[in-house]
Amino acid sequence: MYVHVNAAVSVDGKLSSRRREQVEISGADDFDRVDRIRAAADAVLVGVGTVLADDPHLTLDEEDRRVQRLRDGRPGNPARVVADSRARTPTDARILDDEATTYLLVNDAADPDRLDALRDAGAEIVSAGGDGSDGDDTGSEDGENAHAGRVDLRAAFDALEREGIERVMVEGGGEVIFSLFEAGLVDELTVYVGSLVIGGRGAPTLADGEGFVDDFPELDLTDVERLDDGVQLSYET
Ligand SMILES: NC(=O)c1ccc[n+]([C@@H]2O[C@H](COP(=O)([O-])OP(=O)(O)OC[C@H]3O[C@@H](n4cnc5c(N)ncnc54)[C@H](OP(=O)(O)O)[C@@H]3O)[C@@H](O)[C@H]2O)c1
Ligand SMILES: Nc1nc(=O)c(N)c(NC[C@H](O)[C@H](O)[C@H](O)COP(=O)(O)O)[nH]1
Repeated sequence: MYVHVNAAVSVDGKLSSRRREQVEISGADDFDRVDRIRAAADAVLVGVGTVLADDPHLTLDEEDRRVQRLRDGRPGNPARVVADSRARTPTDARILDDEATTYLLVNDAADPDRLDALRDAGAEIVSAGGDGSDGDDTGSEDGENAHAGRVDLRAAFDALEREGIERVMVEGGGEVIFSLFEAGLVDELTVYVGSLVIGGRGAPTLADGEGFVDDFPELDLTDVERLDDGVQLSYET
């Protein structure tokens, strides 16, 4: 699986405000670049935190790109994938409409009734990861067991590859991006730095989770480009 992480941050590295409401950091050219990356991908992945905060749609804006994908024998829109251990995605979420296939990555802790309701709402359920009974399953609160009970992303990607998905674009948020770096699953990172300060010790950043204390993943800077009123940085791992 080729994993391309893309996100937009403020100069101080924030993905959005401490209220976790969507902040438009990108300008028109950067959003067009995002659309191009989506069009090249087989799937677009976010965490359930982003679904709950932004209710994103994650489809292509540019009709020409959709038509070109169809000409190439690919679905018009890339599939949508949500890392959602306990199936918290609302059944009326925009990503569950029929404009693209949507996979929910869950683990054994997910309530079967919720899974049935989400299947009825159009989701494809992919189970990957234990129920956290071997550790705390509250996620990020308890640093030591922060990942117990969350989706096993490597196992989930193996399952998605069996569905024919070979290239995934990850749009965030900070919890999922950290887990991908921690699991050594990131191949490419592009970051748009908008010329604004968001601030806030509780605001989400590019990579949250517990954070590294050593063995920091090092990246190769491959390109720097002015875009809109900000800068776009490109890295390879
Ligand atoms: N500026 C940008 O480019 C951009 C992009 C995306 C999002 N955002 C902003 O970022 C914020 C959301 O970010 P976020 O960090 O709170 O949420 P997130 O990363 O989108 O989702 C985190 C949630 O995903 C679930 N998850 C399942 N498996 C996981 C795993 N292996 N590792 C990590 N998480 C896993 C966890 O919930 P469960 O335990 O319930 O599964 C976790 O709480 C919003 O404010 C949004 O507006 C900004
Ligand atoms: N590249 C980028 N620049 C931004 O300024 C910003 N706020 C996001 N945020 C990413 C997040 O994942 C959003 O929820 C989706 O970008 C919404 O996607 P739709 O337009 O609904 O398809 N992404």
